[in-house]
Amino acid sequence: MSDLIPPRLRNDCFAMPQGVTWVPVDAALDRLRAVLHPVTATEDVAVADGLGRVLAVPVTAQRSNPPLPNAAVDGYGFAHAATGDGVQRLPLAVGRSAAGQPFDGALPHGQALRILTGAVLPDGVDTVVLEEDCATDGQTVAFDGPVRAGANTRRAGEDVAAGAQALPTGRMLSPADLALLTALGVARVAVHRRLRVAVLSTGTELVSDPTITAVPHQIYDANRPMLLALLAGWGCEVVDLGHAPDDPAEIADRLDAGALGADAILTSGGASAGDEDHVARLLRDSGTLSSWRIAIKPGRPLALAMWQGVPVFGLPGNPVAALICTLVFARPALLALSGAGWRQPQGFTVPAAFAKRKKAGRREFLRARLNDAGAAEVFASEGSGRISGLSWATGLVELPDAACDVAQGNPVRFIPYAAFGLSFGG
Ligand SMILES: Nc1nc2c(c(=O)[nH]1)N[C@H]1C(S)=C(S)[C@@H](COP(=O)(O)OP(=O)(O)OC[C@H]3O[C@@H](n4cnc5c(N)ncnc54)[C@H](O)[C@@H]3O)O[C@H]1N2
Ligand code: MOO
Repeated sequence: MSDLIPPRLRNDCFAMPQGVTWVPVDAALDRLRAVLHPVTATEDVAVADGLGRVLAVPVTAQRSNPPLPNAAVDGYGFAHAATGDGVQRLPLAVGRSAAGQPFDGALPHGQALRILTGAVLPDGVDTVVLEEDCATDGQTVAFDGPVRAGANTRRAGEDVAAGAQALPTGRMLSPADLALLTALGVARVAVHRRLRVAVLSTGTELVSDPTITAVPHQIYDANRPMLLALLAGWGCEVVDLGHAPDDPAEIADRLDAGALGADAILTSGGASAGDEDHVARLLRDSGTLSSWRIAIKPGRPLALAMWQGVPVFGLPGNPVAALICTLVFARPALLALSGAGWRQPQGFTVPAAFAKRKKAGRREFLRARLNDAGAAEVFASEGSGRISGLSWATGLVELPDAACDVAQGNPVRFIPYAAFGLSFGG
């Protein structure tokens, strides 16, 4: 039946406006992915300054973690072979082994040594018994046998051995990675240089300075602080291109400036088809527009293009669409440019705490948060100008391109903001 419907009218079956080609989200993502290459410049940074930086070469452990066998608890150490079943009573050697203050020499067979957590096991000690499980008079130590050979000890290199690969190329360093590299004796790492991303707001109605009183027909530029903060949080160097009125020459000038100094440009507004929607027209006429009408809600007039070889994300002006399109399209693209590799956010399946019927043909992202029962609630309105819903939400529910009829309790995919690298909110 559908083969009998002319392609132009098939959109109708998807309840999408006719007369344009609607690019499915996955196709637009594939197009983006195909044209993006990581920035090649690298630099050397101290590990302590490496948070969020992307490794340009794999890192090898310079020493083992732990470097020597050591005690995992405070207690008494001895040779396991000198112990057996039943109550064990071992003479206590003079001295002790503490972290940073190793015991000098080897422990005679059959004796026990006071040993503290993190202390190196001297020769003659391969097993440690917890101090709470011992009785001592200062001369001998008594405990119940049998004790497992090697109990309460850590083997040299049991975590990572010297010479092993600690982290691969493309790894975006986390606080835990800084701990790992430092423990492994790595002081400096080669990383990709930070991405420079420019942000431009367009729209004659916008007032960019919040200290200026806006007249009633004006609105404050809400997108620019949001996008600049988001990018800074992702570890990008931000280039603030300010705000341009709906004037194609001025917008083109700003895009030129952005292309000179940035690896990618995010614009908002003017992406649709109205008389004053110059961004989409400029990108089509003077840039290389790869996708414009995308089968997504919100954000269908998203323009993905190149301007003088620099990728441009022509985001819709509505703040909700601007943010969601940045998370869905710009985030994986910027990761690819940064050297971290193309990555999609990790969502998980939760029961819906809402009901919704959705037609086929476009992907929908709903502002959502989890309730105490772990089910996804969605914001009361889907209006794309309802910024309060972005603040209210702690993530997005992603509904597939196909038609779906979500009832309370049905499984839906929830993507927490954190999976998009947003570290605040909620
Ligand atoms: N004939 C059509 N009209 C519209 C379509 C369409 O497909 N055909 N799509 C609608 C959808 S969906 C969206 S989203 C908007 C997006 O259009 P634009 O990208 O051209 O955005 P503008 O018209 O410039 O602005 C939309 C809206 O957002 C406000 N805005 C813009 N910039 C900011 C900012 N920096 N901070 C806060 N708010 C901003 C602007 O004032 C408008 O209210 O188009 C629909 N129309
Ligand atoms: O889809 Mo628009 O992007 O509603 O806001």
